[in-house]
Amino acid sequence: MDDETWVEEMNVNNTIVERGAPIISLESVRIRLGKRTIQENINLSINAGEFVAILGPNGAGKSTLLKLLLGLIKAETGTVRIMGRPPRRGNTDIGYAPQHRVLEADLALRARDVVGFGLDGHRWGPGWPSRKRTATIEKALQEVDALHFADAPVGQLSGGEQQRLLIAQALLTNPRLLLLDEPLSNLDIARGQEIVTLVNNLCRARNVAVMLVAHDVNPLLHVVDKVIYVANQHCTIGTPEEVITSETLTRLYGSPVEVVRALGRVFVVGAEI
Ligand SMILES: Nc1ncnc2c1ncn2[C@@H]1O[C@H](COP(=O)(O)OP(=O)(O)OP(=O)(O)O)[C@@H](O)[C@H]1O
Repeated sequence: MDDETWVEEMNVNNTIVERGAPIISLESVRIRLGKRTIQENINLSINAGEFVAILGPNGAGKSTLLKLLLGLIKAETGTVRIMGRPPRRGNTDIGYAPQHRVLEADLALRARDVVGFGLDGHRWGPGWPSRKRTATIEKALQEVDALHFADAPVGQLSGGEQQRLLIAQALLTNPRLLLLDEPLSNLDIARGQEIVTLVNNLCRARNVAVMLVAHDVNPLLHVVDKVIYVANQHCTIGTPEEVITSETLTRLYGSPVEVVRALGRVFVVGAEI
């Protein structure tokens, strides 16, 4: 079954979005939490099918940006649009995989049941015909190459396998925007690279816009279209070549930053990254 047929048969989100169509736009956005200004004057747009990494030091506001899009916090000023509409909780156009803590080893739930939790709370939840529910979960498991461990207790799965389940969960409503909060943390280089390849394939095949929070751009350099760099209450967006330069990052941090490219890798020196 191809994707379009599946979407129609399953009656999940079936908006067809053209490649390059605008998915999110933020104009002059300020975010305050409590008495603190987290971000000032955010201006950015992301289109269908774009793969975007969100980078920056601890506490800079990367997860906060995702929470804004999820409707969990509000902008103090400015305009936020997701497919032309303001953010709202429970938006099925968005698939979200939160920051992942490794699950308890004795957690006996099966992997496919954990993925199924992603349908609960939506109109495709417990009341949905079980054949459709099972097929939707099966399709998501297959897309993240998790069918072979779908019946294993989740607590016994590796960090990379558990991460695949979170991504499967995020795919269930056929989202147009996929928000992944640090899916590479706690993974070794090889497992991290597998997740990057998986996400890149999903992004291209589904024409879904992806925003992936990471601490190191290097595993992502060869696949991302753009990076958003968040620091010092500001952020900047562009291609990695535009953003990850000494000049741009020095301006963003407001203090000297040196970007060194060596051995096919990028090193940001002089900033707390
Ligand atoms: N309710 C709140 N009131 C005040 N400040 C808050 C609140 N919630 C979060 N913050 C602060 O907002 C800042 C941004 O947090 P956020 O989690 O977005 O950072 P991050 O860039 O994702 O960090 P990390 O890389 O460590 O996950 C942090 O300094 C945090 O302490």
